[in-house]
Amino acid sequence: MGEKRKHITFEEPAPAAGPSHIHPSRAGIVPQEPAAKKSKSKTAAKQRYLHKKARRHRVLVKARKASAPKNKSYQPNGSSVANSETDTEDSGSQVEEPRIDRETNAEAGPSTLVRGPVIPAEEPAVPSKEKNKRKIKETKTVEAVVGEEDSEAERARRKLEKRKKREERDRTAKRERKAAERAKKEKQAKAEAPPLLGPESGDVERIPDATADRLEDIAESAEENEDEAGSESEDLIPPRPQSPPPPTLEAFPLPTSAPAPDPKILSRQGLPAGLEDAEFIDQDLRLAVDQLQGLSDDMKSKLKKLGIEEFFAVQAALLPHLLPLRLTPFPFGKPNDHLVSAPTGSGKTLAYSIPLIEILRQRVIPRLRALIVLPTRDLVGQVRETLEMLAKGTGLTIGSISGQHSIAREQEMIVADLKSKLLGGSSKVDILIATPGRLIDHLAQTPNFSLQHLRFLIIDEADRLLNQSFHDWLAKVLSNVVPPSEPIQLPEGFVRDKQDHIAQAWMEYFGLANLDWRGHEEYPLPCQKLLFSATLTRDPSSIASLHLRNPKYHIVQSSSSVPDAAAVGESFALPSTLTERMVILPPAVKPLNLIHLIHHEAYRVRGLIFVKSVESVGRLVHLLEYFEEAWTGDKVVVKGYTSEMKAGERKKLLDDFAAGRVDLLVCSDLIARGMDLPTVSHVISYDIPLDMRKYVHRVGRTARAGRQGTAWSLVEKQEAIHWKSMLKGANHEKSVKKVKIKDDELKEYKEAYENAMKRLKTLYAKDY
Ligand SMILES: Nc1ncnc2c1ncn2[C@@H]1O[C@H](COP(=O)(O)OP(=O)(O)OP(=O)(O)O)[C@@H](O)[C@H]1O
Repeated sequence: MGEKRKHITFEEPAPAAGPSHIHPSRAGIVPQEPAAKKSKSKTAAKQRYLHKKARRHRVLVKARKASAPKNKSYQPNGSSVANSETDTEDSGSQVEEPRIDRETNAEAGPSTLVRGPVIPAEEPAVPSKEKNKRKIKETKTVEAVVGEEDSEAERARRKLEKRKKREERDRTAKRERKAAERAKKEKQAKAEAPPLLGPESGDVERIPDATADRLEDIAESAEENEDEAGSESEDLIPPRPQSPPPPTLEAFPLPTSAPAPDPKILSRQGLPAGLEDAEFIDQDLRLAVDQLQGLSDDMKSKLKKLGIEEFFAVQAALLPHLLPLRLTPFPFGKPNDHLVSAPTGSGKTLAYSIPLIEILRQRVIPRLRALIVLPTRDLVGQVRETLEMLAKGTGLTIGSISGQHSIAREQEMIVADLKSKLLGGSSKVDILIATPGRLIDHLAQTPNFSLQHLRFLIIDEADRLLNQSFHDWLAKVLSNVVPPSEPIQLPEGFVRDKQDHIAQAWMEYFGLANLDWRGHEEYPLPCQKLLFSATLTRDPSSIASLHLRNPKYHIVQSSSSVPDAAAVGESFALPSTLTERMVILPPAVKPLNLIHLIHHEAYRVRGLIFVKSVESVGRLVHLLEYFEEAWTGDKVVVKGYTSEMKAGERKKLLDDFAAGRVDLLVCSDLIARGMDLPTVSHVISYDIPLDMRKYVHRVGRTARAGRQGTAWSLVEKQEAIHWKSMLKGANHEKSVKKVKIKDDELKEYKEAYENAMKRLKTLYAKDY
C-alpha cells in the first residue's frame, strides 16, 4: 500500500512547472518516472485515489479550523481568513470556494498551488504520508478551478453545493442524535461503573468513554464519506467539538406499590407456635390394628367386627398421640391440642372416637367429659351411631342435642338432676354430640348443664363451624369450660366444695381430692381440643379464638401433592381414588346432558345430584321423574332430599338409598359435608359449587374409605372463567378432566326429554 502511494505522489507534480516549495525528501517523493509509461486505466485509478486523498485532506483542514483559536482560522497555505467565513458549519463549503479563488488569483497560477501547502514553522512535524495527502489535495483544487470556467461545470458545481448542504444537514442531525445518545451512555456508565483504578494499581489509563466515542464518530463520518466513492468532490466537514447536550430532566419515578408481605410470614402471624410446622402424612399410610400400642382388646375386637383390620393414615398418625394420655392429664402432663386436615372419607370420625372411648372408659362417675360439635343434625346422628357402636359394654353414655327433639325432652335426656343447684353440675351422659345452636340454648336454659368437667372438646367440620358465629357459640363454650371460681348464689344448705369444679371422680381416684391446694399454682385445665376437617382453616383470626395449647397440626394428603405448610388459609386434600370430570356447555342443553350421564355413566349405581337451591331440587326431580316415565329404556329411581323434609323422612330416604331402593338423590349442599353414604359411586354437580371448599366436600361423598368414585361437574359456559380460576387457585385444575358429550350421544333421549319438558311446563304453569 505504501509503495502504491509513493507512485501516485510521484506522478502528481508532473504538470507543474517551476520549483516546488516542498523538498522531495520531506514529502516522501521519489524520483519521477516518465508519465507516458503509465497505462490509461492505471491513470484513472490513480485519479480516483487522488480525489479521495484530497477529500481526506480537506476533512483534516476543516477539523483544524474548527479547533483553531477564534481570531485566526487555519489556512493550509498559512494565511489568515476572517472568522466570518469559517465559524458556521454551513459556511464550511463556502469557505472552500473563496479559498480556491484566492489561491488561484493571489498565487502565480496553478503551479503555485501544486507546490502544496507551506507548513507553518510552529506546526508540529507532519508525517510524510500526511504531506502526500496535502499534495494530492492541491492537485484536486487545480482541477476544480479549471472546471469552473466552464458554465456546465458551474451548474454542476452549484448542484453539488446544494447536495453538500443537504447532506451536511443530515449529518448534523445524525451528530446531534449521537451526542444525545452518548450523553445518556455516559450518565449510565457513571452510575453503574465501579470507581476507576488508578495507574498505581497497574491498570492501563482509560480513555474517557466520551472521548473514545467522539473519535469513533469522526472516524465513522469519514468512513461514511469515503463510501460515497461515486461523488466527485466530496467535502466532509468534520463535526465540531461539541460539549455534551445538557442532561435531560429525569422523570419522576412512577408510584410503585410496596412489595406484598411474604405469605409465609403472614400465615404465621397470630398462629400459635407449633402450627407453623405441620406434620405431613401420606394418604396411603396404614397401620395394623394389632400393632397399635395402648388399644384395649375390647376395642380391637369391636373394630374387627366392623371390618376394620388396619388403621387409615389419619388414624395411624393421631392415635399414638392420644391413646397414652389419661383421663386426668394433670399432674402427669399437659395434653397438646391437635388440628387435623384429612381428605373426605379418610376416617376422621374413628380417629377421635376411638381415643375418646378408650380414655373415658376409666371414669368412675358420669360427668360430661366429651363434647363433639358438628354443623348439622344429620351428622350428629351419624357420629352418635359410630360412638354407640364403640362404647358398647363400657358403661359410657352417649347423648345428643340437635333440635331433633324439644328442648325439655333433650334436658331430661342429658341432665340427671334438673332441680338442685349444683356447682359441679349434673350429667346423665359422658359424651355429648351437639349442633352449636342447640348447645347455646342448653347452656342458657338447662339447670346443672355444665362443661366444667370436659376432658375433650372436639370440633368436626371445624372450618365451617369456626366461620359461623351461631351467637358466638365458641366463646360461650370456652367460657363454660373454665369453672366459676366463686358461686354466684349458693342454694340453701349448699356447702361449697372447692374441688367440685374439677371432676371430683378422678381427684379421688388419684388421691388428690384431699390435697390442700392453697399456695399451689392454679393447675391447668384438662380440656384437650381436637379440630378436624377436609378443608381445615388456618386463618389466624379463627384459630386465635380457640386459645390452643401447644397445638400440633397434621395434614394427610397424597404423596404426589406438594406440601405447603405455610400456605395461608385452607389446605385441600381430595381422595386419591376420586376421578373428576367436567363438561362445559350452554345452559339450555344441561338437562339433556344430565340425562345422558345418569343413563350412560351412573345407571344402576348410587349417585348424588347437587343443585343450588331447594326449589331447584323440586324442579329437577319433577323433570327426571317425567323423563323416566316417558323413557322406554331401563329406568332409574330419583328422589329429592331437602332440609324441608322431616328428620324421620330424611332418615328413611337415606336408608332406602343405602339399600338400593333409590338410585339417585337430588339434593342441596345439606348433605355435602360429612355424610357417610358408602354406596355413592357418582356425584354430579348439576349446578357448580360456589367455592372450592364446597366442591371438596360435595365430591367427597364418593370415593370414601379407599373406594373408587367419580365426580362430574356441568359447567355453564358463562361460569367457565370463574370455575377454572377456582380450580387454579386451589392448584387443582389438572385433576379435573374436560369432556365433551357429542350431539349424537344425546339423540336417543331427545323424544322422552321433550315430552318431559312439556309436562313440566304445564305443571309450573298451573302453579303460577
Ligand atoms: N380403618 C378403616 N378401615 C376401613 N374403613 C374405615 C376405616 N376408618 C374409617 N372407615 C370407614 O370410612 C368411612 C368414612 O369415614 P368417616 O366418615 O370418618 O370419614 P371422614 O374423614 O370423617 O369424612 P368427611 O370429611 O367426609 O366427614 C366410614 O364408612 C368408615 O366406617
